[in-house]
Amino acid sequence: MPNSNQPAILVLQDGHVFYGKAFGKIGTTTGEICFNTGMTGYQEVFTDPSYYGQVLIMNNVHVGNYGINAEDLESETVKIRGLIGRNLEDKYSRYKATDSMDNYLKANNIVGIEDIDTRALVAHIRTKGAMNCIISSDILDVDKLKAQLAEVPDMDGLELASVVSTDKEYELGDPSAPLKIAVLDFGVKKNILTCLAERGAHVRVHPAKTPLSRLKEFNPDGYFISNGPGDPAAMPYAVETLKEILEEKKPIFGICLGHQLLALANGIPTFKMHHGHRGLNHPVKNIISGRCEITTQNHGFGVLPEAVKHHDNIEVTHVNLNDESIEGIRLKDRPAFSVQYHPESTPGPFDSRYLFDEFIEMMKAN
Ligand SMILES: NC(=O)CC[C@H](N)C(=O)O
Repeated sequence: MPNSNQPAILVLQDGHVFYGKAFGKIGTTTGEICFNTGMTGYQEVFTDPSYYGQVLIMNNVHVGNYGINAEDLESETVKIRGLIGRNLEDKYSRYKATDSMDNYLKANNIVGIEDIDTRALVAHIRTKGAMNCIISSDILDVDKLKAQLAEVPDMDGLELASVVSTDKEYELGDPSAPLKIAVLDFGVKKNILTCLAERGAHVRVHPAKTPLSRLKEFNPDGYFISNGPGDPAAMPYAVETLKEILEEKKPIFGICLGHQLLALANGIPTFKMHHGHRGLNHPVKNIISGRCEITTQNHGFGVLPEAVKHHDNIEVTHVNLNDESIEGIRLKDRPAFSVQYHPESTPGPFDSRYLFDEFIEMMKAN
């Protein structure tokens, strides 16, 4: 049963306080606040390792009404630090559902708060920008919460990918497949691996800090650089490995954090966005084909547009139609490309799955 009458408090780093009701685990949690505008796919979002360290606002007015099941997972556990909503539902209806969202959050030790005016809160974050927050349903003292919040480190400069990465190698796909892909796991979503393996590749997933020498032992036909949490600029170890991988001149495909790392490996700086892009309906133009794709997005950092546009060995392949931010790049002198958004969707549209096909074709041709 939900803690429907238990009060809870949300305090923002800029001092704003919102009062609501407890949901999920009774307790206190902190992290960088962010919002996702998607109407569905909350379980995939909760378990996306890219959200590690973040307290998530789901904009949709009702969240949880189709329950939880065992398949809709992008990793084995919930990765968000906390959940904020208007109506977080403990009652649910779906033939595939096995439990309520309330029980799922409790089982994953996730503190939530509902009955929040999420329209006002998101409008505030869109105006003031990303910041830290604290949610509590057991310390109902604003001054104590503000003192605790002041100790929370900013997301800028945080290396979190190695925290969520696998601690040992594992494989998937057909071991006799003609193509082999070495994945650097910085918080990879399960469906990315599925999208690679189901296209006839044998995939070996490596921990974040695996050196090129070990990656080469798999004798891969291509390298996949994964999505993941934290600040890309706080990952010099990954940038150095990617620079060495680039010298192999084998196909490279990067998604989200992988896109940011590919940019950094080519001397292009990243920057912290005002409030990020997180949702399922972001329009992106494929400059090569001229087509518009509706994309799934989840990022709070970006690559510096001016640096990309003036780089003599990089071509912009995709651009965001809302704010003209860089959404895709490719190198001119070797088979390496990346996108800022999530072509594997889960959740979201399937418009961009062709990118996985392009990666497979690139390896076949190389
Ligand atoms: N989904 C991701 O890979 C996120 C990349 C990076 N942590 C960001 O927030 O921009």
